[in-house]
Amino acid sequence: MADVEGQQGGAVVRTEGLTKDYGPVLALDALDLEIGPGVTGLVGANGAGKSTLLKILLGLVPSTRGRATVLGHDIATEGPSIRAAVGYLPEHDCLPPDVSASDFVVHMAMMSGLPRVAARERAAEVLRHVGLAEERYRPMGGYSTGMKQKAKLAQALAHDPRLVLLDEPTNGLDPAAREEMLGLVQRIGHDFGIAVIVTSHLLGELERVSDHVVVLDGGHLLRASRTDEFLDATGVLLVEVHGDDATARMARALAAAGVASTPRGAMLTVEAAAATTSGESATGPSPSGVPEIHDLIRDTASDLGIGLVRLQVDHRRIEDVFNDQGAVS
Ligand SMILES: Nc1ncnc2c1ncn2[C@@H]1O[C@H](COP(=O)(O)OP(=O)(O)OP(=O)(O)O)[C@@H](O)[C@H]1O
Repeated sequence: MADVEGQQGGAVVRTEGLTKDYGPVLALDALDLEIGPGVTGLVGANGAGKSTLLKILLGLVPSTRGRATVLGHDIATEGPSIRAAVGYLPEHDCLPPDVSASDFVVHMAMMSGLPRVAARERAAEVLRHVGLAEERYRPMGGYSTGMKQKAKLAQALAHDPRLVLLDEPTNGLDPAAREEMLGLVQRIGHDFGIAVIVTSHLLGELERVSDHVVVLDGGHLLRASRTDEFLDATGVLLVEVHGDDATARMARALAAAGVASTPRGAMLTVEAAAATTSGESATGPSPSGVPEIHDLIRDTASDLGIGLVRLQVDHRRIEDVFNDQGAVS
């Protein structure tokens, strides 16, 4: 990944004023975006422009205005270089029903320039990675939706890409198959070191597997940030203590230490943001400043001799962005 990270200060994808209209329909509206390595969730309701963006990045659809680079290559002039380095899982069914997954992935690997023997080895490897080792010689027409999505994923990985664009890989999957696919997405990004851009119209689905989230709405960028910044943005900590009158005693002690708390059921919520720094270095699992308030709460409970059952960030959901205009960037 060093070569990807070294490119353009870490940008895997960069767009400037990227615009697409299909006649009267404005699918992308002057989109300025920068996506880095790791797993990026591209979320938005149906029609937000996610598929259009991926197709433009691959050179499958021309943009109307603006520019973009993928892995440092200009989409206007370097389409073949981009497609050589990028794998793509399209949204819609694209699998020939009479062909086995093995033959299909071998074919796709050879199309990308691998000799037959290397293509066979590579196909067996990626089909094993996605969990299709046993079924790989069966015609894909008889596959379940989950197996078809895995075959589409395998062909996206066939030529050892540095970036994969996955368009709604969980579409139509039952909960178990969805979990499996999300696990694969995470492995591709984190274990294989391949940059991943993955779309979903289910706004909260990618929270767990993505390092970054980009939210599109009606062709506009609604928000782009690290997933943990997104989820920690409430700046609220949940505190649960155990013991006689423990919650009230804890609230009084925190107030004496200058920290306001509010009862929520049997718990207290503490406005961590007010007691923390700006959050500008939110590089760890918690936003900047949160560890200090954690320590204060822990020490207060210890001084009072009461048990601290829970101390955790109250996560917001990606969906909240759509209801919270204050979060729009
Ligand atoms: N070939 C096309 N011709 C005309 N309009 C199109 C075309 N493709 C997409 N659109 C329109 O452009 C807008 C963005 O569509 P796009 O498919 O990029 O959204 P999306 O976020 O991927 O949603 P979905 O998940 O439903 O595909 C929508 O209003 C869609 O109807």
